[in-house]
Amino acid sequence: MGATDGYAADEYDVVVVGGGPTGENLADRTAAAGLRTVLVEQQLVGGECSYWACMPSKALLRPGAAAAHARAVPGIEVGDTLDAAAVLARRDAFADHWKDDDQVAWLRGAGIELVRGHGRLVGERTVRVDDGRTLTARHAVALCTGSVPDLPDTPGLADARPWTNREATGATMVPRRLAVVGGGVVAVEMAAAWRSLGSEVVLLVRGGHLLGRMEPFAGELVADGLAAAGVEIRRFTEVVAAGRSGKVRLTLDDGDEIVADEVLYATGRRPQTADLGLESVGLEPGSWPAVGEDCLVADVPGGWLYAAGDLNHRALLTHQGKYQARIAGAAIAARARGERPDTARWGVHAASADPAGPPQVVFTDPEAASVGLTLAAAERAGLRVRAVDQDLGAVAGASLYADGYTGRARMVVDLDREVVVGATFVGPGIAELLHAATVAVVGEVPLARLWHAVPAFPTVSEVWLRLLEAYRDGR
Ligand SMILES: Cc1cc2nc3c(=O)[nH]c(=O)nc-3n(C[C@H](O)[C@H](O)[C@H](O)COP(=O)(O)OP(=O)(O)OC[C@H]3O[C@@H](n4cnc5c(N)ncnc54)[C@H](O)[C@@H]3O)c2cc1C
Ligand SMILES: NC(=O)c1ccc[n+]([C@@H]2O[C@H](COP(=O)([O-])OP(=O)(O)OC[C@H]3O[C@@H](n4cnc5c(N)ncnc54)[C@H](O)[C@@H]3O)[C@@H](O)[C@H]2O)c1
Repeated sequence: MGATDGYAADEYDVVVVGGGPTGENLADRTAAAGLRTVLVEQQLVGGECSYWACMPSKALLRPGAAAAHARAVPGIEVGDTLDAAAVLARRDAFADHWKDDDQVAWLRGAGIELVRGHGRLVGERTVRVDDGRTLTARHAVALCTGSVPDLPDTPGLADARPWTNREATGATMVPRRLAVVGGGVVAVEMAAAWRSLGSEVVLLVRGGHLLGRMEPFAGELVADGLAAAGVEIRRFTEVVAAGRSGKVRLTLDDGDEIVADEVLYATGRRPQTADLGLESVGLEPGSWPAVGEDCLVADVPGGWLYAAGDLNHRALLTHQGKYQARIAGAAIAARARGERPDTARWGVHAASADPAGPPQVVFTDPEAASVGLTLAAAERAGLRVRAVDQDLGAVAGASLYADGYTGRARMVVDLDREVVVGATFVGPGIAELLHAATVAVVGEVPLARLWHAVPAFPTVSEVWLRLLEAYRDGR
């Protein structure tokens, strides 16, 4: 590339490394602010979310949930099995057939230059790409390289050729028997999806609970749903050895052996920073870079290095990565203009919604959704709180939604300020309830005013009224 408008060749205002949802959005914000921006991506623009995580996993989950909800309403004939080929074909479409042409066209339209290759920091404001180019940034380098699966060092695991999220979201055949190791979000979602497509699924959980970051009742109701769908759940179980001789063989700590066609390891994530040149700026390779509220890396002086998205470990969620991208992009633009960013809590350059508790939906049947703090987290934070619980199935909208509707809602109230600091809903089709709770938590809406937010009758949202009544009546 030749020099343009006073820039040397390969000189930009902002260099973004990693083109997942976070990197794309950050680049969009800096380009929109008039900063010359280049994005370095080693694989597909759109990142894990578009091709091997959010989108294909939700495409795999939706048909099973839709069928289950239809079965719960008398008068609708729904067969016992899904058309797996049709579900997988729809999944392929949602993953854009693993091609990023549309996203590349979008980048071009947003005025962002794309460099394909693996980028590494080689010093201050400098990124070398493995195609030989050295990109320099006048203002900022933003690392948005995401996370990769974190597998344990179980003997024989490599020989077992375990699935990670990539195979679990991209498989082209339905395994007859699937073992899933883990008790987090990927484990429960993928267990639900493949069970709905006909696999026999056994879920191997190290501890006693599923979905450990949510209220305990969320994990219990999701476990009930999985068990009702036919998933075998084995708790307090560790895999101590693995291997494959045709089939996968897993030895458990109680001596039992599990034989399966495939095994999915859903045991968490580690940062994609092992080969990112962090050592060139004094950071530890393979670490999660610590950042401030504007995603500026704390331990690198000069105010030029940012880390956003999964990589900074604040919240491993696409929407929070995109939020951080908007915040960091605005902070970069402010510093480039010589302004001091506003990083006070809820300031325009502070990702305050991360520590407040990000919204999250687990797309199992029942769904589990939460925002803000759990009761335990609020107590740990030193707040004087009260939890108010309600049976979701008792709301008219829920009983219309499905016969035998089972669900639960919890609101955690800060008693000193009389605001909601956390909310959790578990039940069929509750995902869309969550944003109202997010507005209440982030807006710190006083309960006295929430009384005037009247939920329409007969919707599942009427649970808000029940929660407020129960709080008022001390129940
Ligand atoms: C199975 C599964 C389902 C999920 N479902 C949801 C969901 O429903 N909702 C939700 O909010 N979140 C979900 N998540 C989490 C979500 O996928 C991540 O939070 C999100 O992808 C993070 O975005 P990111 O841009 O930070 O990183 P990534 O999406 O990981 O993107 C990072 C990009 O950087 C590139 N890269 C890495 N290193 C380099 C380098 N050195 N040079 C150049 N490029 C590089 C990678 O190729 C990649 O394209 C799910 C995760 C999994 C595993
Ligand atoms: N719908 C969504 O929003 C969605 C869906 C999928 C993933 N995600 C995000 O992706 C991230 C990764 O998800 P995840 O489920 O991989 O991680 P996680 O951290 O949510 O869960 C990991 C699970 O694996 C268990 N585990 C860890 N090491 C183990 C071992 N050696 N043996 C057995 N069990 C072990 C943990 O106890 C935990 O239950 C999460 O932070 C999540 O927020 C979000």
